[in-house]
Amino acid sequence: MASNGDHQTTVKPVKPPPSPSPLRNSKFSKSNMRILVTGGAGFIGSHLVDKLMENEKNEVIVADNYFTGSKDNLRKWIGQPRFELIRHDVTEPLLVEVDQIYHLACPASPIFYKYNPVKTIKTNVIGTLNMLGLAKRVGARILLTSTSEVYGDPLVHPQPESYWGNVNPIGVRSCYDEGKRVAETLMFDYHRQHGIEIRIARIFNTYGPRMNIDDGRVVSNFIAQALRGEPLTVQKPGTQTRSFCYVSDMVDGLIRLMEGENTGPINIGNPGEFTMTELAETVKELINPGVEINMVENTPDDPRQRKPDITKAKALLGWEPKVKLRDGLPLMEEDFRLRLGVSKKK
Ligand SMILES: NC(=O)c1ccc[n+]([C@@H]2O[C@H](COP(=O)([O-])OP(=O)(O)OC[C@H]3O[C@@H](n4cnc5c(N)ncnc54)[C@H](O)[C@@H]3O)[C@@H](O)[C@H]2O)c1
Ligand SMILES: O=C(O)[C@H]1O[C@H](OP(=O)(O)OP(=O)(O)OC[C@H]2O[C@@H](n3ccc(=O)[nH]c3=O)[C@H](O)[C@@H]2O)[C@H](O)[C@@H](O)[C@@H]1O
Repeated sequence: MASNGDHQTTVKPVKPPPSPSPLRNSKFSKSNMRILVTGGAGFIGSHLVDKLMENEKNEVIVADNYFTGSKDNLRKWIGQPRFELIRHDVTEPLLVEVDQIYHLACPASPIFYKYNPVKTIKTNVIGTLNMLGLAKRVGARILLTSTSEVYGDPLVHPQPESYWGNVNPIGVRSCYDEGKRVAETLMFDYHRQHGIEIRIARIFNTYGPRMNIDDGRVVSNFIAQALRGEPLTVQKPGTQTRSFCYVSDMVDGLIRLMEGENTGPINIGNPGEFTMTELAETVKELINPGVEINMVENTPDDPRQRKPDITKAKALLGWEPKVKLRDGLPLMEEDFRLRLGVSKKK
């Protein structure tokens, strides 16, 4: 069985898109586009904001509750007339007049999304409902950052968008993966019922500068451990795989999806697949050959293999990742060295 769903790239809405709110035209400056980024103080969000702000025709509003994000990630834009930062929790309604919404708000690292699972579900479900309600009121196009976790512990490899997944509905990861599945459902229901213009990206493991140092995700853990001279903690069995995408490639893919004509869902990720033991060995070789690698206990429901099929992203967005893991890791190392105050031995 290769997959079990129809490709949902150009679903026809029942109604035409709602007409834009007249307030949307009152911009702070002579910009063409006012863009809301929820979760814009986080890792991917802040890189997306950097890219959007490079275009002088854009105004950007970030709404974030700073649960896992930080104002520090946006410090170069604070005070810039085309930029606004709002402390806001997406589980509450938000009234702003915008043309596009990149909806990223949601803790992404398993240790953070499992910390308060009920809040994670609320963020995915009520937060997405609120942003869809906003999109409907102002006639904005909305992009959801969904996840490869909608495929759960996949029985199809690599994962095409047509695969419906293998998800435990009552497990400790369900607040996140089932939450994102409901968020995708809401997106398509608003699209079909109200004509909202939607885009869904299924993001696969992304890494790069500005990840929280104690974020708990594997690449940030291994780099921080290597720089601190601590053993790299490979969770058992170590043969589980992930495919790692550098953040600049991810941002490029998200913007292409938003600007293109396809609703998605579209996988955005780097198909280069590594076991966690291979990743630990690569980090050790590149950053600190003296460091040990320790096997430690894993957490429940950890997916055993993950690799995106990016045929659709290539064909429909003209997108494919450019940065290889061995080139991306040193860029992240540089950022972590600065933040940890560990200089490179000459
Ligand atoms: N990084 C990845 O590998 C990856 C993979 C798949 C999907 N994603 C998705 O991409 C998005 C961004 O991920 P990231 O890696 O940048 O994570 P992150 O934790 O760095 O960023 C998430 C941001 O959302 C904010 N946030 C969380 N709950 C909120 C709420 N209720 N209201 C307002 N803001 C809230 C956080 O403070 C943070 O700034 C998430 O939706 C995540 O599910 C990321
Ligand atoms: O890309 C995705 O779709 C999802 O991927 C990640 O979830 P996960 O792959 O479990 O991320 P990590 O916590 O980085 O774990 C990756 C692998 O590394 C292993 N790991 C983690 C941490 C560590 O110190 N050592 C270690 O071996 C884990 O057991 C797991 O097999 C993200 O954190 C989710 O937000 C995202 O939605």
